[in-house]
Amino acid sequence: MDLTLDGVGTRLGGRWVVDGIDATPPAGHLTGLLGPNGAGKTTLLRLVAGLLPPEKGAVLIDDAPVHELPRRSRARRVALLEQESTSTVPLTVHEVVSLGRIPYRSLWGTDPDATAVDRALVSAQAGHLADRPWSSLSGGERQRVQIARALAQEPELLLLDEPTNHLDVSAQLSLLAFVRDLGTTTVAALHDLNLAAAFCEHVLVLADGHLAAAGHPREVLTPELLRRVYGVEADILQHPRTGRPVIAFHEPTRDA
Ligand SMILES: Nc1ncnc2c1ncn2[C@@H]1O[C@H](COP(=O)(O)OP(=O)(O)OP(=O)(O)O)[C@@H](O)[C@H]1O
Repeated sequence: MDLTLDGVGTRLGGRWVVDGIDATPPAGHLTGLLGPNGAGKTTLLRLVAGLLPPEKGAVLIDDAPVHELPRRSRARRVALLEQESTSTVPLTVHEVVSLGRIPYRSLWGTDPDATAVDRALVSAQAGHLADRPWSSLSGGERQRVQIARALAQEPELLLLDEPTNHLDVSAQLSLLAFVRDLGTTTVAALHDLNLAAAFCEHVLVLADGHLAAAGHPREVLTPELLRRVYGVEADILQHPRTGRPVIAFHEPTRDA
């Protein structure tokens, strides 16, 4: 599956919050979408998911504009895990994950793949939660179940908005390793630059709606880029085991 962002942009509240992004996240790999608060990450994910029509440019999946795909076929191909999830739905976890199967259901509401929900729950390490009421879950458990719902959709393109939110360090590492090894084209908005450096094959850095940099974390996450985009000072070290960049933030040196 080839994903191309071709000069895509949109205004919200009269302002260009995503403005002319050109990018080609590598097929079958995990791409990190980085950038400060308000840079446009969530808006760009919604554009890529086809939920927001672009005011300029297009997002192409195998050369077809995603926002022009029929809704059902788009829902089979693209899964978006959004940041906020409501806490009040009176559903069990199994029922929440079953929502991911709606695009596959027949006219009579039957699922051609009866085991897809259970497989997705097990893959996301949420099988033990299947019978729990959704409203009773912790933030981290909910995040896992949302991942399971997205996996149940069996998408070619997986879009995750801050998927490590609410997760403890062990759960963060296992989730990103899992997503990286899925072999599905995935774009994940991430705030933790060290996690992005450790797990992403490619990163896109947004600043004020524009693409500030794109490439392998080793090429992109430089002290200059971090200063320019985030206004922070850092040294870049090398991970002793993986060779990946490790960002050591520090306070700016004060002038005497
Ligand atoms: N419905 C809206 N109307 C007007 N402005 C909006 C709307 N939604 C988002 N914005 C603005 O668009 C800009 C980009 O928002 P977006 O949520 O895409 O950023 P983000 O990079 O995901 O931020 P964060 O890291 O804080 O989640 C922000 O300035 C935000 O205030």
